[in-house]
Amino acid sequence: VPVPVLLAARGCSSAGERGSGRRERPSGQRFLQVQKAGSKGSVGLIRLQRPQALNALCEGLMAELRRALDAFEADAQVGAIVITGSDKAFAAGADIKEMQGKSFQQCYGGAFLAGWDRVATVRKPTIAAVNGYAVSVPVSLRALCRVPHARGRDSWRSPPAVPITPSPGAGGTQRLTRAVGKSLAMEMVLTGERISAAEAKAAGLVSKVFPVDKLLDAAISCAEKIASNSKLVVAMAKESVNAAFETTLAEGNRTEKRLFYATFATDDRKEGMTAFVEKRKANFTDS
Ligand SMILES: C/C=C/C(=O)SCCNC(=O)CCNC(=O)[C@H](O)C(C)(C)COP(=O)(O)OP(=O)(O)OC[C@H]1O[C@@H](n2cnc3c(N)ncnc32)[C@H](O)[C@@H]1OP(=O)(O)O
Repeated sequence: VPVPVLLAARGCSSAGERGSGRRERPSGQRFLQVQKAGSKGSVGLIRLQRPQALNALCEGLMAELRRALDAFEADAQVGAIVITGSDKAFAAGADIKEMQGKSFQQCYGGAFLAGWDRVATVRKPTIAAVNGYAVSVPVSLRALCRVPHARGRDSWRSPPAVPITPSPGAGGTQRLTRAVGKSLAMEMVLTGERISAAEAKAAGLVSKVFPVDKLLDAAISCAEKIASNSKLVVAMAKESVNAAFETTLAEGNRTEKRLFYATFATDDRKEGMTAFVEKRKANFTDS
């Protein structure tokens, strides 16, 4: 049963919402619904809810998103995070009405887009359950989530993403790095095209495509599976994926190797390998 998470709220100056009567939810969010999901409450679930603007990313929404991610990052019960949108739109990109009147000085000299990379720096794995439109930045958001899921029949404009298969259950990170190596070829995919979910899947842009009524459950189930592993080793696995993605493959491999050595200092590495050899379920303690 989803458990509401309380967070502080901040306004958004979007013209479309001024006077629209839009109210904060009792939980404090205006543009997000934030809950814990999964049978053990181990999944942080963030739903973008700004339907009148197709979830366009205004500053207020992004501020709420940062706070939600901070809260889940600090929550020891949460092992993975799912971000989703509505039936019509995952998100329609940055808020054009908010950007329209901005000057260079305000953008470059101010804090415009500051902190928008929080979704990339959160250490827990994030899964994007993408439904409907996903334009520009949201697609980057999905890409940064690293485990993109899509619903069928929809389309979006899209830069490349990196689907991965985490395998920290045995205390190692190699399969992650191999998956990233494989995904490098996907960098060739061009942006600006409208493509279907099936095409995105074929191009490796998303890891899986589901019917709309199965999408969120599938994403939560994937997140639960990730969360059932050692949180310590999962964080190392994500760090190694990011290093391989953001640096050269050789440097990424070096980072992965160092982090793999580091797993030998954890109880969970020993438990994971022992459980594998003894053909039993591992009992991770996140230590
Ligand atoms: C650094 C970051 C840069 C970027 O992210 S640049 C990318 C910015 N985003 C875009 O270029 C996409 C803009 N939106 C669209 O092209 C279209 O929308 C869609 C194709 C996504 C959907 O079209 P349709 O189904 O016909 O819906 P609709 O009537 O255009 O939109 C419904 C309401 O949503 C508002 N809206 C949509 N996208 C944005 C946006 N990005 N920023 C602000 N508002 C947006 C509209 O204006 C409208 O509102 P109202 O009903 O009051 O006219």
